[in-house]
Amino acid sequence: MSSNIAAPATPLAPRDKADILAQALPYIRKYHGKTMVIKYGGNAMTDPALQAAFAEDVVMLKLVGINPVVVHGGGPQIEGLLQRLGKKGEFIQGMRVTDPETMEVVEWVLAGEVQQDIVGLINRAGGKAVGLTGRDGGMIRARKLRMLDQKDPSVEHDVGQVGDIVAIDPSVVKALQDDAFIPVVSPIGFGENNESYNINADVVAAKLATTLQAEKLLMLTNIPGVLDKEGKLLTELTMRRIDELCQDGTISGGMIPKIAGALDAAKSGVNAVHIIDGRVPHALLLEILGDQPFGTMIRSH
Ligand SMILES: Nc1ncnc2c1ncn2[C@@H]1O[C@H](COP(=O)(O)OP(=O)(O)O)[C@@H](O)[C@H]1O
Ligand SMILES: CC(=O)N[C@@H](CCC(=O)OP(=O)(O)O)C(=O)O
Repeated sequence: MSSNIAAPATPLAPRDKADILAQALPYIRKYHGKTMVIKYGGNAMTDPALQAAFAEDVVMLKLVGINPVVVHGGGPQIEGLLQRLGKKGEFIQGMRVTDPETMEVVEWVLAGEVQQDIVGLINRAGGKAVGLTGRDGGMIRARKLRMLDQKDPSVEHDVGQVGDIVAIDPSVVKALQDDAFIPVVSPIGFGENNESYNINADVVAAKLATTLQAEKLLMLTNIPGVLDKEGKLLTELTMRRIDELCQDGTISGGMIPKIAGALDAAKSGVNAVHIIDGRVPHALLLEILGDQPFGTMIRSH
């Protein structure tokens, strides 16, 4: 869609630039020193101009004293490589069924490719990004996920090496933050026997935001937010409404782990949780500096 492509910014007159910066001051003051966890979804990272705008936003946040932590996805990118290898991806309730061969592909694509692309983009925009997986610093301990059917909990699905987070040790992220680095985390965990686990990136972002007691969790995706049955954007969601939307099937697929993670984070003390459209140029700054509702805000009750 052409409207989603970042257009080159029109140069502003110095007075307008000064006005804009002055108007940003209250927000910068409010969020200075606070942590923001940003989930960068695989579907939102397809256009190079948008990727560059995303990286600029992240660097801007860091330079004004906010601590961004990026957790990235890469579902479509994993799917692309699986297809080239002649394998077909299968999802159950938003989770990729992960056999040992798929796990190798997941690690290769996420840690080897997507993470390093994002690190490169942020560095090119003037930041100092460091890529990590959940293995680094013993950050994400996991075990095999026992997935119960959403509608009939007496049915259990075997999704292979999909991880359920046991514990997050945020010390490596904190050390990097204190040293002016921007952590970029791939959603891969390790188990008791050093086995790897594929964890949905939304789940990692939500848990990390909770552990760090982040001020905000921003989930960038490829849709304006959570939509109702008629396709209308829901600007605010409560726990009860989320339950209803999941039960009647309005929320499905990749939105299931996203909304579940968002709700968990909101209930566990993350001040503001938003699902926003990553296809809009500078979506991050729009949400953080904007007065208008943007995307869907998840409430804790
Ligand atoms: N009620 C809903 N509102 C919005 N999106 C929904 C809803 N139910 C299912 N979805 C799907 O969830 C997708 C977002 O999840 P996902 O594809 O995993 O994105 P990401 O890669 O950003 O994590 C949307 O593109 C949409 O197809
Ligand atoms: C268990 C599980 O489903 N893991 C995801 C990890 C990547 C991810 O979450 O990517 P997005 O954020 O782009 O969807 C997967 O294999 O696709």
